[in-house]
Amino acid sequence: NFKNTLGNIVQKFQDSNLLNQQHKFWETQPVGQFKDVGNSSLPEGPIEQPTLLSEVKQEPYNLPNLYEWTVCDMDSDDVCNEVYVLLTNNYVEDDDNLFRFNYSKEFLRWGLRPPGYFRSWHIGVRVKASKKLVAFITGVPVKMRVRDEVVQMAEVNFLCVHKKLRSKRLAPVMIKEITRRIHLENIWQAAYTAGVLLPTPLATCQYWHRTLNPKKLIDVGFSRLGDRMTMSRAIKLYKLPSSTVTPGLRKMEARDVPAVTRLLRDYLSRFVVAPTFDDAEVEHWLLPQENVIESYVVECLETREITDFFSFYTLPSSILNNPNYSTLKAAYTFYNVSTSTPLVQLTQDALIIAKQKDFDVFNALDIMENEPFLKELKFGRGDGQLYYYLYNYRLRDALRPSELGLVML
Ligand SMILES: CCCCCCCCCCCCCC(=O)SCCNC(=O)CCNC(=O)[C@H](O)C(C)(C)COP(=O)(O)OP(=O)(O)OC[C@H]1O[C@@H](n2cnc3c(N)ncnc32)[C@H](O)[C@@H]1OP(=O)(O)O
Ligand SMILES: CNCCCN(C)c1ncc(F)c(N2CC(C(=O)NCc3cnc4ccccn34)C2)n1
Repeated sequence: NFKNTLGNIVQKFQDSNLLNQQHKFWETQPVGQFKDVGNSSLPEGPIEQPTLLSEVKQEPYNLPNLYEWTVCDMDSDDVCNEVYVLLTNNYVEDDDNLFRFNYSKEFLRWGLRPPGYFRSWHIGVRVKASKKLVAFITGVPVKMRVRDEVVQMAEVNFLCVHKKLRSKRLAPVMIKEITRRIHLENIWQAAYTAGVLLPTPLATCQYWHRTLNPKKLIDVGFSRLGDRMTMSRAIKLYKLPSSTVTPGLRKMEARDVPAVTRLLRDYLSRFVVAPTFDDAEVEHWLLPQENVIESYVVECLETREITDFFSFYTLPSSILNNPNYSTLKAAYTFYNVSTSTPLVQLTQDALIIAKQKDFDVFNALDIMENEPFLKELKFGRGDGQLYYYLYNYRLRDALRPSELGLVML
C-alpha cells in the first residue's frame, strides 16, 4: 500500500494544482522538480556535475540599467547598518503582516562571518544614482553531511528585495549571481530554507511556539485566547519556575569548546542531513554573545565532565502598527545535546532562562528530537511551515523532520 500512499501524495499535489504551478525560474535550476516527485529511478546525489572553473561565467549577471552590484563589507559599521535598515523594512513578514523579522546588526555579523566566510558572498544591489541599498542575498560555507557523504556547500539566506522593487524578477538574478560566485569557489551545492513552497522540499517542518508572556502575545495578536481560556488562566497555565532545576547548569565558556564539539558531532551523526562542526565552528556558533546567542552547559558535579548543553538565538520581530508594543522578543532553539539530563528537563531550563531574560516566546521546529518536548512543555503548533531545500543535490525521498539535523538562521 506504500505505492498507493505515494500515489495519493502525488494526487494531492495534482489536485491542489501545485504540480501545474509554473516556476519559470526554478524549472531551469538543478533542483528536484515537482514532476519528478516519486520517480525512484532518478539517482541520489548531485544533479549536475561540476564544471571547470574556467567555464564558470567570469563576469556578474546583468542587472536592470539603474542598478549595480555591490559587496557588503559587514565589518563596516555603515554598510552593516545599511543592511540592517534594508532587512528591518523589507524582510520576511507573517501572512497577516503583523510582524517582520528584525535581525540585529550584531546578529548579522555573527550569522554571516563564520570561519572561512567569503566577503564576496555578501551581495547587495544599489541604485546607481543614489547608492541606496535595495536588495541583498548571502551565502556562508558549511560542510554538510548527507547520509555518509560530507559535501562542501553554501548556506544561502537573507534574500531580500525592497518592497518597491518586487515582482520584477530580480530574485532570480540575485540567485544566479550568488550561484556564480559560489561556483567560482568550486562549490556546487547549497542549502536554504523558506516559508514558501518551491521545487522541491528536502523536508517540510512545522514551527512550535512556547508562550512565555501570554498577556503581550495576546495583545499583539500572536496568540488568541482559547474560548474556554481567560487571561488569568492563560498566565497560570504558562507559569514557569523562577530558577532552573538542573544541578551543574552554567553558561558555556571557551574552555568548554572541545567537550561541546565532541557532544555535538556525536549527536548530529544520528541525522540524515546535518552540518559538521569543528572546534573553531563551535567556538563561533555557540560561545554566548549578548542579544545574539545563549549557550548553557551541564557540568557533572562529581566528574566535572560536560554531559549536556542547550543553545538558543535571539531573533526579535518588529510589531507593525501596534499602539502599545514595537518589538516581539523571540528566542529560537538552536542546537541541544542531552546525554545525561533528560531533554525535556534541559529544555525546561532553557524556557526558564528565556523567561528570566524577558523573552515573550520561545520557538522551535519539529526537527531533530524536538517533537517529544514540544508536547510536554506546552508548545503550541504554529501556522508557519519552514521548507528546507538542497540545491543541485537529489534525495530519493523527502526527509521526516526528525531526520534533519540542520538549523538555519
Ligand atoms: C551552488 C550554489 C547555489 C546557491 C543558490 C541556492 C538557491 C538559493 C535560493 C534562495 C534562498 C533564499 C532563502 C531566504 O532568504 S528565505 C527568505 C526570503 N525573503 C523574504 O521573504 C523577504 C521578503 N520578500 C522579498 O524580499 C521578495 O519577495 C523576494 C526577494 C523573496 C522575492 O522577490 P519578488 O517577490 O520580487 O519575486 P521576483 O519577481 O523577483 O522573482 C520571482 C521568483 O522568485 C522565486 N522566489 C520567491 N521567493 C523566493 C524565496 N524565498 N526563495 C527562493 N525563490 C523565491 C519565485 O518562486 C519566482 O520564481 P519562479 O516560481 O517563477 O520559478
Ligand atoms: C530564511 N530563514 C528561515 C528562518 C527565518 N525564520 C525564523 C522563519 N521563516 C519562516 C517562518 F514561517 C518563520 N516562522 C517563525 C514562526 C513565527 O514566529 N511566526 C509569527 C512571526 C513572528 N514574527 C514573524 C516574522 C516573519 C514571519 C512570521 N513571524 C513562523 N520563521
